[in-house]
Amino acid sequence: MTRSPLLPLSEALQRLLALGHSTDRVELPLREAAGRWAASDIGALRTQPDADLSAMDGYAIRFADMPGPWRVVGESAAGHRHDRPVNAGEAVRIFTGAALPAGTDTVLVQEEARREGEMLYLDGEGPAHLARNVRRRGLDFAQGDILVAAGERLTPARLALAAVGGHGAVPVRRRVRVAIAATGDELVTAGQPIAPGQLPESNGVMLTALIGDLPCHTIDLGILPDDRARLEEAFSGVDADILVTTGGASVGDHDLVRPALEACGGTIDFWRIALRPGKPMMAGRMRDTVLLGLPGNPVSAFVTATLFLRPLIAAMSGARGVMHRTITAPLGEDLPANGERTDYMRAARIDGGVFAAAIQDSSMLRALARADCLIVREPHDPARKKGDSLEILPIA
Ligand SMILES: Nc1nc2c(c(=O)[nH]1)N[C@H]1C(S)=C(S)[C@@H](COP(=O)(O)OP(=O)(O)OC[C@H]3O[C@@H](n4cnc5c(N)ncnc54)[C@H](O)[C@@H]3O)O[C@H]1N2
Ligand code: MOO
Repeated sequence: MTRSPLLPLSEALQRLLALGHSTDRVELPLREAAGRWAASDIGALRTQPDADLSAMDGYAIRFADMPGPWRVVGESAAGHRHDRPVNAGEAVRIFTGAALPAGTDTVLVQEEARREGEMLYLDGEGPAHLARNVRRRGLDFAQGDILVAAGERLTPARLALAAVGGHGAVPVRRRVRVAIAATGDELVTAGQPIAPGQLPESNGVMLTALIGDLPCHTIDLGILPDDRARLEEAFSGVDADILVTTGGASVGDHDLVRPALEACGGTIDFWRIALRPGKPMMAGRMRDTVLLGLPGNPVSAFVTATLFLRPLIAAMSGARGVMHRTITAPLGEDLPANGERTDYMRAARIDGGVFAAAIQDSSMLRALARADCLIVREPHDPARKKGDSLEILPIA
């Protein structure tokens, strides 16, 4: 069997993303849109604030009248403006968020004012300049401004911004449908009675949780046996944007996922990438469905889903930047040189230093569960010393 060179990670991600398409555009009420990505620019339908407002409780005055005294001629509260013009020597009692009456330009805070009946006297230094304690019309944004750009995530603050901008609903992409199938004759549904030689299924459980914060629906295809006909039957009935399989991706006699996908009309775009763990990952397309075949080893499935499945779901949901974010941290111990694949080593941050798990075997879930980050080692990264700054990907 001839071997093609392993595909570098960045190229693999680019090719995977190119296999996907954005899901359809839908409008969602603001309260249902958290965590989605804006499907188009969201512009301001109004100016905020729409008038000069008081930033403090006190008195609206003309700065030119300083240092007073003033005659108080009315009151302006948020939602209840004083709508008669104010003349020289006059003031209006005003509260935070209320509109400045016409003729006034500055707010004297009540801590620096003394009231005697309808008369008002300065009792302190007073406003230092014109427009003190005033929020000018348009301070936050003006009608027509872009508030959230297409492809930006709808964070709580951006949803609030869209609300103040005049929107009750926002354009997003419909949820990505992700079908997840575990493959392997040895697998048994978690919690079910188990015989020697069998293994509780864990990848489906883990992947469902791993993408649980993304705007997707998971479709659980359960456990499929190592049987071409049964795999083909299951794959041909899939109605999803992404079909994720785990297991059966390698070169063994029971690795039947690829031929079964091909028999269902799927085409494989790439197989085997320069990644440890996760080398035998495959990607392709079957009609409108992106195929992502993850390796069966649980840690390999976790790493490939983190590096590929999550960005794919985000991209199909309309996200602009989908690369996971690494940070740097000092090593807590020496590390040997890396080999030819990019390595994501299970590690933990302890007392400010990063320590790799002693055994980096891709079957070991306990080591993964104890890790709070993955140390990223580029291909042929030289030996590193304790204290060296390395790139890490936080995972917890
Ligand atoms: N001769 C070679 N052998 C292997 C190679 C290779 O290049 N040449 N690659 C190795 C690497 S790297 C990996 S990773 C594995 C991946 O193989 P598969 O994707 O075919 O996975 P399986 O053989 O089906 O399973 C591997 C391992 O994981 C367990 N498993 C599978 N699915 C689940 C699940 N849903 N929940 C829990 N555990 C699961 C399975 O029982 C096996 O123990 O291949 C190497 N071999
Ligand atoms: O790449 Mo495999 O995923 O080393 O274990």
